[in-house]
Amino acid sequence: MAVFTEVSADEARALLRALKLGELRELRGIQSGIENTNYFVTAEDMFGATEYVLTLFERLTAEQLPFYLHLMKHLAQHGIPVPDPAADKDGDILHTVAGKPAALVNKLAGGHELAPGPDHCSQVGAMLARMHLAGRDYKRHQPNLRSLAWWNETVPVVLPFLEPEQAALLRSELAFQNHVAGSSAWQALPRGPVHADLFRDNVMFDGGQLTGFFDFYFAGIDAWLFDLAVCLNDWAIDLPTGRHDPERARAFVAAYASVRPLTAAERQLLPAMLRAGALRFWISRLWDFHLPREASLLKPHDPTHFERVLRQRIAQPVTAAALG
Ligand SMILES: Nc1ncnc2c1ncn2[C@@H]1O[C@H](COP(=O)(O)OP(=O)(O)O)[C@@H](O)[C@H]1O
Ligand SMILES: N[C@@H](CCOP(=O)(O)O)C(=O)O
Repeated sequence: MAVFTEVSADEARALLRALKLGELRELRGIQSGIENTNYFVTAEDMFGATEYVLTLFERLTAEQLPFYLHLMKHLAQHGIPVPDPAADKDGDILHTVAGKPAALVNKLAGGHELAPGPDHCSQVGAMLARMHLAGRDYKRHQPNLRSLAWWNETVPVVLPFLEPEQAALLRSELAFQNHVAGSSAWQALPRGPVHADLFRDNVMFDGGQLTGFFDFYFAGIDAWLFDLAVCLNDWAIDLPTGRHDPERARAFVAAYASVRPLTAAERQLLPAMLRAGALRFWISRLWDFHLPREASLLKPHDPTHFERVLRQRIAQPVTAAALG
């Protein structure tokens, strides 16, 4: 379930009124999702009915949220299909509903494509590159909070829960990534706002056409290549085995590069960044699994999946040349 905080019809009506979005027609809790309270809201004004998503943030604070919400607004204003937070008369997009920080955004059409083919990958790849370019003049700054510094902090905390061989792999991969981060190629990587969690379940398709990216709550400033690597590790692998799927990966990268060609540093560091993307989610899944936060709403994902992906990335590096 994903209604952790009940919202009454009166509270929804008051929000719609403050945002001048018309009268409440329907308020329906969204059962999927593991982190926030989400409702579908239907409002009606003189132009007809419109569907929105109301999110009450259960974990992120009112201090952390402006970076994500304003990034979504910035991208929407630059023509990227992402949920656009509705503003009140003062221009505020972060509201309070039932005592929680909240946002109301447009509902993206369609559903997830959980078994993507090359065409889906190519649509996501091209839009990812457009999103990176559109984010170049975004003024707010918040680092990717699940990046190298967090890995260095968190690895010692999860190590005691691992078998010796897993611990050795985690230690050596972390050392490798610290080494990579000191290289001139890494310093030269182009950076900007990245989604950082653009898995299959954070993208919508309708009738085979991409309708949008959502769930920007792990976004931050980081290397664009990191975002690409996180995507390839989900969109272009065989989920049961973690094995690389060359056809989907080529479609993804070719479409990305048709909008924004990769630099020499990015081509050089693609294999290392694919390892970084796998490491990042191995660590976060280990952390959620072994150290569930008190009263946490998170349902832990299987950490061994990303251990498998990491082992594959090390044993069979995927180079930019192999992807065309
Ligand atoms: N803007 C949106 N448009 C359409 N559906 C959405 C939108 N935002 C969320 N959803 C739906 O709500 C579900 C839960 O949202 P999600 O962001 O994954 O929640 P959580 O942060 O709790 O994991 C998604 O799987 C999707 O079906
Ligand atoms: N994509 C991450 C988990 C993040 O959860 P989300 O539901 O907020 O996207 C993973 O698979 O570990």
